[in-house]
Amino acid sequence: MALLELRKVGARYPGSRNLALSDISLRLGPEQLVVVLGPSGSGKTTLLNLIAGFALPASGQITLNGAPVSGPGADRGVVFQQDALLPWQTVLENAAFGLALRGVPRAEREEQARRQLALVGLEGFEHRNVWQLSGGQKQRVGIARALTADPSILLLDEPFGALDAFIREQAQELLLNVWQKSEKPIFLITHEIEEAVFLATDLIILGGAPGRIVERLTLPFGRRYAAGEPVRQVKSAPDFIAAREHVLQQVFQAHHA
Ligand SMILES: Nc1ncnc2c1ncn2[C@@H]1O[C@H](COP(=O)(O)OP(=O)(O)OP(=O)(O)O)[C@@H](O)[C@H]1O
Repeated sequence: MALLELRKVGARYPGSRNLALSDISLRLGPEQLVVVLGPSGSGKTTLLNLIAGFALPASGQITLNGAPVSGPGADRGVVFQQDALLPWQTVLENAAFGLALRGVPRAEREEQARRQLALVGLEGFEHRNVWQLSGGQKQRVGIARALTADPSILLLDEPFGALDAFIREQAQELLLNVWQKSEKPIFLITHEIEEAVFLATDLIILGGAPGRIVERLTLPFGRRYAAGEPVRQVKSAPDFIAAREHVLQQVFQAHHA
């Protein structure tokens, strides 16, 4: 059963004559990690905003657990590129923020938040201030915060875009661990090709104007990492390199579509 389903979705910004996205159909089910890859302007953020309910489609339907998506909701946990943390609150308060908004009592929301902070490797950091964290640690707080509300799916918009190569690779590994342990399906957008090929169980390449799906691939690499294969071994394997080169070609073509 697909948790999230998009049927022939189109998007248009108010006042714009052109579509931003056209004819997007996709499904996200349990145990899937869908990555949307595409050049700048191909509509990745627009697509995520539609799924998050921040904007409504101009055509087509989006359903989550069978119900139409008509606005934002706690059933979708969103992690943004620039951490959207509250700088005057601690790590623990930030992670518990969504539950505080819902009126969950302090002891209960802090217990949930501590559990998710441990999952992202931030045990012991609960009482740090946000300004004392590195970029990678802030993104982990963002992931913990999204998980604390126990959403049906996680949506991530270029979550590691601001991190350097080494930290970025660690963040990718962390995300696969979180995906496996939390058993939450993930929808992630990126323009980084190696990241997309490594993480995705299902890779969707967007291209053209309006943005549309130019290719779909089913990939094994994230699952191989999750099953215990070391990250460098996965990323240097001949089949990984072949997949990466194939995707690179497709993205180049999408640039010119
Ligand atoms: N608020 C807006 N109003 C009007 N048009 C917009 C708005 N936001 C995006 N667009 C247009 O919609 C199209 C898709 O943009 P979008 O930001 O979704 O692409 P993207 O793939 O996420 O790009 P990037 O990788 O640069 O973030 C572009 O043509 C863009 O100019």
